[in-house]
Amino acid sequence: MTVPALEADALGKRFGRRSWALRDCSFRLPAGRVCAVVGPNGAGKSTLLALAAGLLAPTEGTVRVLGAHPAAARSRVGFVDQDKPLYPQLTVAETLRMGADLNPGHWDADTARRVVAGGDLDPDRRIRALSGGQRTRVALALALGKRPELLLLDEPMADLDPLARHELMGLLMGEAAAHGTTVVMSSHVVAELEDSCDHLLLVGGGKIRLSGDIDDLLAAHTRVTAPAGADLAAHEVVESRTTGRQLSAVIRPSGPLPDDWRTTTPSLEDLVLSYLRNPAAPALTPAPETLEAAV
Ligand SMILES: Nc1ncnc2c1ncn2[C@@H]1O[C@H](COP(=O)(O)OP(=O)(O)OP(=O)(O)O)[C@@H](O)[C@H]1O
Repeated sequence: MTVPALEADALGKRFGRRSWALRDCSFRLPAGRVCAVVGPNGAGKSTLLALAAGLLAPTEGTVRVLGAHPAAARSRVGFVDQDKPLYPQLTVAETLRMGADLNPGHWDADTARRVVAGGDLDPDRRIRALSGGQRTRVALALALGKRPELLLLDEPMADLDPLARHELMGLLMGEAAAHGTTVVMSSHVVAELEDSCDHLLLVGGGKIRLSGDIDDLLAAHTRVTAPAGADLAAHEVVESRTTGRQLSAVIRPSGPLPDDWRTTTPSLEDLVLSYLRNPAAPALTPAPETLEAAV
């Protein structure tokens, strides 16, 4: 059995005495996948990524990274934090040299230089003088230059302009495909993830609400248009709305649907939005006994 890139078992993190940022989260992410982590503000996405990066310790449960404790896997993991912490007094060139010094034997100077060069950054410019998007570029260069087996990215594209997003996403996906890197990337722009990600973790209220291969998750759901009053009781209903004489719903069918219902497979964005609009919709995550088989 191959070792999962990331696995959580009953993982929980509490801040202070009462406030659980994450609770009872269990999932497996096979190696080599590109995983989108989505969810509303405050859902627990950054907490999950920080636990995986070993920057936070779980309050309960476990998280394992590349088969090891996060602290033991640190040299094999690249992490770009939402705040992109870098040393403000260093120049761009000095920052890349620091990346080389910190990663002896596995520093990919060409890739790091390519990420920075795409932004036309002066290597002698100090980090403190860079814009937010330019700092993101340097943080991504550091993370990719490390040639990590697992890349954890917390909203990496949030402050990039559309051209830079497109260019860096392409570069990121090219590097990941060339080296078999597992990528876990949180974002609020679901449409942007649709083409690049093959795995989804939807986090809401500190819980995993959807987890699995995106094609499997989409295939498990159907958007139906049916006459108002149609009986959905036999199915798991994510959302349903009646307008005039028509009912529109996203369901997980538990059997054949009537011939007079129109059915389509939802897009990833449609699926995610339907779960976000309906925090009480039933979760779909692999049962614990099937998690082993999924890897
Ligand atoms: N250091 C902390 N101390 C106290 N509470 C925290 C801390 N970090 C996060 N939280 C709380 O944990 C919960 C999850 O926060 P987290 O930052 O993981 O959410 P998120 O999904 O990344 O949100 P966003 O999309 O806004 O970035 C929130 O209620 C937040 O207030």
